[in-house]
Amino acid sequence: MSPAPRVCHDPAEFRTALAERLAAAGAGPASLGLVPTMGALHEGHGHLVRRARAENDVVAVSIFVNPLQFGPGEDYERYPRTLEADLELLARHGADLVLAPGLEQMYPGGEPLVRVTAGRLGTVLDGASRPGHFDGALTVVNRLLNLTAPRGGGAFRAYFGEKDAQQLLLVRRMVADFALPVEVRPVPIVRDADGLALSSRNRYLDDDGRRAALVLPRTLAALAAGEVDLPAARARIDAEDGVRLDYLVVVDPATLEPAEPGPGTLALVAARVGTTRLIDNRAL
Ligand SMILES: Nc1ncnc2c1ncn2[C@@H]1O[C@H](COP(=O)(O)OP(=O)(O)OP(=O)(O)O)[C@@H](O)[C@H]1O
Ligand SMILES: CC(C)(CO)[C@@H](O)C(=O)[O-]
Ligand code: BAL
Repeated sequence: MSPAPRVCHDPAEFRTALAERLAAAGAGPASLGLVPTMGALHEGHGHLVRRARAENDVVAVSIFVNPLQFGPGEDYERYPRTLEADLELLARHGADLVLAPGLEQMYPGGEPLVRVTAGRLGTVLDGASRPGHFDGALTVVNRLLNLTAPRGGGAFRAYFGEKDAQQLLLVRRMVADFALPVEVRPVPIVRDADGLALSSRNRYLDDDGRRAALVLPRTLAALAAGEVDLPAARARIDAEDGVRLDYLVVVDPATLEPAEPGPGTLALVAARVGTTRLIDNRAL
């Protein structure tokens, strides 16, 4: 196990610690890999950290439950906050630094007045079900990238999971549209042995919910194998006890426009299992 990562709650303290680590990393400008998270970490996050570890001199992880991306009635208050266990996982996967700001440390002037607008891609699919979600997520990602960017000229890479495919697409667009000096690196979905995509919100599920949720990866697999068409796939999810389908679509991954299922397309699903909203996706 690597040593425990250094934890900073204050972004200014984090920047000082980061500059020291980068300077100590060796000759020439050192590279930084950043993994933004909301905590309640699992092995999916672990994979992002390992990728960052393999590709960079210094690895930083941010842990912040961002109120801007939660809608009224969503789970902001009850979102799991498990810093101690998170730090153990991060030590196992070799993170160097953790930025874990409180609300005031992240937004010292109160909630930001000027925000990122995700545009058309932010109003479909998850954006339609969670209005304002992607504006809030991009606003905090933009802020995190600016707070953590290495100043010494070394490479800066940020790691995002393909589980949140729409978020990944939008982060890529923001980085391109704002010419942000960071390279976005996608990481494939990590699944449990039974196929369920790892997610912090899986811990809300009871045993029945956990079993019912398997209809999502299984239906995506059946769709990818051509065993069912889209209407039959939707019906299969709808028929599962305790599961309420939000959407199941096949899209062009670059535009999120509906597409005929086939090579190069992506199937995206969102559903409520009891009160827990889960998402998943699979390339066809
Ligand atoms: N199973 C997974 N495989 C790959 N990446 C993942 C997985 N789960 C989360 N990530 C990625 O980790 C990063 C942080 O995500 P987050 O902290 O929201 O975790 P989460 O498990 O997706 O939580 P939630 O249940 O709230 O959606 C995101 O880039 C997300 O895509
Ligand atoms: C990217 C992110 C950390 C921004 O709050 C969050 O949306 C997440 O965990 O995917
Ligand atoms: N994993 C994306 C963050 C969210 O659901 O708010």
